Amino acid sequence: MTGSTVMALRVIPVMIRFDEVTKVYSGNPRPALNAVTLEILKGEFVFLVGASGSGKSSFLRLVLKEEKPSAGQIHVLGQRLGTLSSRKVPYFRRNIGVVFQDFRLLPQKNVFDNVAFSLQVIGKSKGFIQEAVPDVLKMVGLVGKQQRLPHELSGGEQQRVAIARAIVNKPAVLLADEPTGNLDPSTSAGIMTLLERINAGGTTVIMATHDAGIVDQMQRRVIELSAGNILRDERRGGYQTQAVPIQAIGVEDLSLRGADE
Ligand SMILES: Nc1ncnc2c1ncn2[C@@H]1O[C@H](COP(=O)(O)OP(=O)(O)OP(=O)(O)O)[C@@H](O)[C@H]1O
Repeated sequence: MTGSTVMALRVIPVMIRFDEVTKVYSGNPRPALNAVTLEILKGEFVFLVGASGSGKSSFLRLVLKEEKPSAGQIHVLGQRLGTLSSRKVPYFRRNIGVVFQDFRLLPQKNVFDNVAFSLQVIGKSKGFIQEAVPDVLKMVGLVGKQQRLPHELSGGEQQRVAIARAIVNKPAVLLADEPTGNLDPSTSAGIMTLLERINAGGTTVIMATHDAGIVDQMQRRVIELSAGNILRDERRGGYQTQAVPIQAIGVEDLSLRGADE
């Protein structure tokens, strides 16, 4: 077998697989996700787009096993989540970093301790923490700010701390739920450069966003959800969503659409 044949046969591992996944919340008859089937491969950078209420956060929560699907199977990092006992969920989550729009830092802890805390809770040694935290703070561009409290930082710097905390344990997957939602365009661009760098290091990144400019500029895989359905899944796409916010569609509108189709 030649070297090129070996290259051709190399299979990229699947990090996340949804098979016909439906999520219905109690008290809400409309599915947040409706028979969604997809695969996300190691090293991909994926934008999840769609109108408010289309199911983006539900997708991310299902990946983390914060929610259970009402039907269908979810595999993350080779594990079938349906058979993962609740005892094993904290270990499973060590492989997944998460970043939110509102940063969610511990307000009384400084930058170093915010990042160190996530390693302390999983039992890492003091020596490991003393090395790993400065390394990751350097990576995210926060050298010299270790002693600051969150309120002494700009929004962009707070998000860098949150990203440092999410990646310090070198997760295979990074989930980001509107990470630039509270930031101005130039600060957002800096955060995206950082997320690209993390992705280039091999981490699979999945980012829910309403930021059309970022999606258009990066031209990465785009999965568009509409009322819990996959409307579009493009290898290299832009934002270009035509979706109407769910709240803006009245019952009459829905029945009219049904009649037209
Ligand atoms: N805990 C819950 N209980 C009941 N319904 C919920 C719950 N969480 C979400 N939903 C509903 O599920 C649907 C999808 O919500 P989801 O938060 O996943 O959308 P989203 O695309 O992330 O929206 P946004 O862009 O506003 O964050 C919506 O109709 C929402 O009202």
